[in-house]
Amino acid sequence: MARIVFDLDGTLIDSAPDIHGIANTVLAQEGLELISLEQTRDFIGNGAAIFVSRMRGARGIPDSEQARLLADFVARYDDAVHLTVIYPGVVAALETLKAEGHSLGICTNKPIRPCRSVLEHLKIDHLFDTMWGGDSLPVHKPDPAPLHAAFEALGEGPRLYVGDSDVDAETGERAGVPFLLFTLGYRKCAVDEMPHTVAFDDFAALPTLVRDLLVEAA
Ligand SMILES: O=C(O)COP(=O)(O)O
Ligand SMILES: [Mg+2]
Repeated sequence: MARIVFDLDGTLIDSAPDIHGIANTVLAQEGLELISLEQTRDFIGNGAAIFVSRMRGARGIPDSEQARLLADFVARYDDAVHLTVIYPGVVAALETLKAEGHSLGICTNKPIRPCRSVLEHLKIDHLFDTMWGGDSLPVHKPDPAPLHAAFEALGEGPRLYVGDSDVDAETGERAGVPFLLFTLGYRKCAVDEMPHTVAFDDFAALPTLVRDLLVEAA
């Protein structure tokens, strides 16, 4: 049986509306113009600190404000769950993979507390045997260390990594792990510019893709 690790934002869940909400609460408090949902999606993928620094960049806020604004953003993040939705077919695919005996984990650049709180709110936290956030280790993706840690926590078996972004593609490549690219997330690059083993746009296809990859690897 395999160990399958998933990215979170833009892969299992569409969380951009909640992140958009807290970003704009922070900006509104500063008396600044708000950012769009599209900008928000663009800024997600490298963790909370890079998100806030990209948001500052869009509004010309100096570096000296980073720590204060990041603290404000992160303080609001745990409760930013109400606008987030699970992508279609995700729950059924995860349940099928579990029923087939695979172990599942999360490796996200989202800080671990909001990661846990959104998965609990959506009632899918019980499907995962391990979770690694952007602040679980001193380094985060595309450094492969948290992905390696997630696989290690899952024990033995072939490894597969599922994600939506160039950061995930690089992480999978650096970890030497087959990478399954979900193409409808927050991707910034063309699919063929991103290293991947297989691409998919419908979670209903995932259990079959996993079966095929495991047969090929055997
Ligand atoms: O950038 C983030 O905070 C999270 O992004 P990820 O779940 O796609 O790693
Ligand atoms: Mg992602």
